[in-house]
Amino acid sequence: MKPLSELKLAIGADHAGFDYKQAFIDSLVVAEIKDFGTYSLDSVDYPNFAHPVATAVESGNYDMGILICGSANGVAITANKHQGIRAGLCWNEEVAALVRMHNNANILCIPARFVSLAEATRIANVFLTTDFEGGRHANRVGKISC
Ligand SMILES: O=C(CO)[C@H](O)[C@H](O)[C@H](O)COP(=O)(O)O
Repeated sequence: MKPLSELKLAIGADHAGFDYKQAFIDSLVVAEIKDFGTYSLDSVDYPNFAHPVATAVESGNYDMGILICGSANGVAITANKHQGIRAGLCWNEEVAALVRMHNNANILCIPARFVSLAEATRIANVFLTTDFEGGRHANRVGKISC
């Protein structure tokens, strides 16, 4: 896994996640953050932002993605339609570590209406700095695609 200083990150949110997205863009210290929107608090449809972030990660142009909506279910369901994507819904730091260590997730989905910005920031930092364990988990992850 790349160090944060070399990481290219794709990020997107709907209106429920807009504020957190902006805060992440201002605070995360990575090589590059590509903002796929939304760009205001106006009500929007989460697939319009989840699909572009998933495509950016799936293509290999970006190393990891972060998607934020109210419950994180909409963006997670959408992103996981992409073959190369393992998007995990994380509500605390332990789950964020596990989704990297056990599932090799490449997109973090954050439920902005259920975690504070401070907790969301800790979750993102854990997600972006935790390595996949491989071993027995690599076998399982290899069986996900159908
Ligand atoms: O898609 C979602 C749930 O699966 C997200 O939580 C959305 O942010 C939410 O549905 C938006 O709801 P709103 O009432 O339109 O603000």
